[in-house]
Formats: sequence, C-alpha cells, structure tokens
Amino acid sequence: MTQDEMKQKVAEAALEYVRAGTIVGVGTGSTANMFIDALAGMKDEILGTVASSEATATRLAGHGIPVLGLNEALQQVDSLSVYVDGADEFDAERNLTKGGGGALTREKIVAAAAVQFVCIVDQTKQVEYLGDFPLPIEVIPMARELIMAEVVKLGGRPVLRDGFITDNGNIIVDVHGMKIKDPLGLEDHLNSIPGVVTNGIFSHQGADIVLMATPDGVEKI
Ligand SMILES: O=C[C@H](O)[C@H](O)[C@H](O)COP(=O)(O)O
Repeated sequence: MTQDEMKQKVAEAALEYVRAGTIVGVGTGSTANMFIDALAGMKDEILGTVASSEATATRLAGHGIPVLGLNEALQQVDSLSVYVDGADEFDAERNLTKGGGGALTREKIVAAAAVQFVCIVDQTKQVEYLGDFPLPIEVIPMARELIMAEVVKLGGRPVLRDGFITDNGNIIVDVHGMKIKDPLGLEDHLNSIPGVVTNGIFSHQGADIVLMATPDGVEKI
C-alpha cells in the first residue's frame, strides 16, 4: 500500500468522529485534504466547519462545505465537536509536531476550541521522541535574530524557511537537531520567548486520539 493510500484510509476513518448538527474544525496538509474530500459526503449533515488555514478554507468552499470564522462559530456553539488534522510526528503520549505546512498557529487555536482532537497519520509519522522532523516556530519578523540566538542556546540549529510567509503575515524558523524529551516543557519555554507566536509542539493541545494507517488497516492510539 502506498503512503497516499494509507492517508486516504485514515482520512475516511475519521468520518466516524464527525457528528451531525455540529461544527467541525478542519486541519491543513495532504492528509487533512483527503479528510476534506471525504467530509464533502456529509456536508448536509453538519452545521459547518472552521478552517485552520486559507488553503483549507478554499478547499472546503470548493466542495460547497460551509466555512465559518472561529469567532462566528463560537457565537453559535460553546465549542467545536471535533478537530481533525494530520501531524508531522507523534509519540506514544500523543504529543505532536506540526507546522510542516506552516499552519501551526491557526491549527493550535482551532484545536483548542474543539472538545476532541482526532489526529490522522500514516505509520511513517510515529517516533519515540519528537524532533527528527524540524520543529517549526512562527515568529514575528523583527524578532528573527533574537529567537534564532535563543534556539542555538537550547542546542538547536535554526533555519529560516526561505520565502515563506504564514497566513498571519509572519515567518517560520525550523529548528533542526533537537531530541525533544520534554515536549510540554519545551513548548512552554519556546512560547515564552518574546516574538514567538507559537511553536509546532502540540503537547498542551496534543491529540485525544491518533488514528494511524498501516498496510494492515487503521490503528487507534
Ligand atoms: O502546517 C501543516 C500541518 O501541521 C500538517 O498537519 C502537517 O504538516 C502534516 O501534513 P501532511 O498530512 O501533509 O503530512
């Protein structure tokens, strides 16, 4: 089975967590895109969606799936019923690294607004420790050098994501070479540096359920 076929299977499996009459948070990336395509079959059953990026909003709208702003949604309901999104890495405690597509900040916000975070991945994303995948940090542009210097002090190798601007108008610094043994502590520490918008460790907003596709089927972790 190819990686794309595994992504397809796990995207379809996530439909089980979509409840009729609710607002659904939708992630960003190639796996989330397959979920969006599958969700199109349920578009008349749900109240609407909240998108974690402009790209996701465009894809949802292309299927005729209603897209609401988060503020608008939370004026109608107390919380989103579920947030479905992919990840770049996950560990046994369902801590995640996200932001390979640069959508980490809005993803974290939408995840925080949902009762349940269902993460959809294929088996290539499973790790013992986060950090093999370079950790993205969304940064206010004027703070770039300050933050890169702080990352070096922590033992990481910061690399500016060349020519990339987030949906929020900021830049991304990818941190290479970190073995992340304390995801919660590093998430908090990096977020305490002035100029950091957020970083791609999802430990506070870790997944409630990871659905992992393997060639033998979809496992629930
Ligand atoms: O910013 C991007 C997101 O965090 C994605 O969820 C993550 O990069 C995984 O994407 P994919 O499903 O394409 O591997």
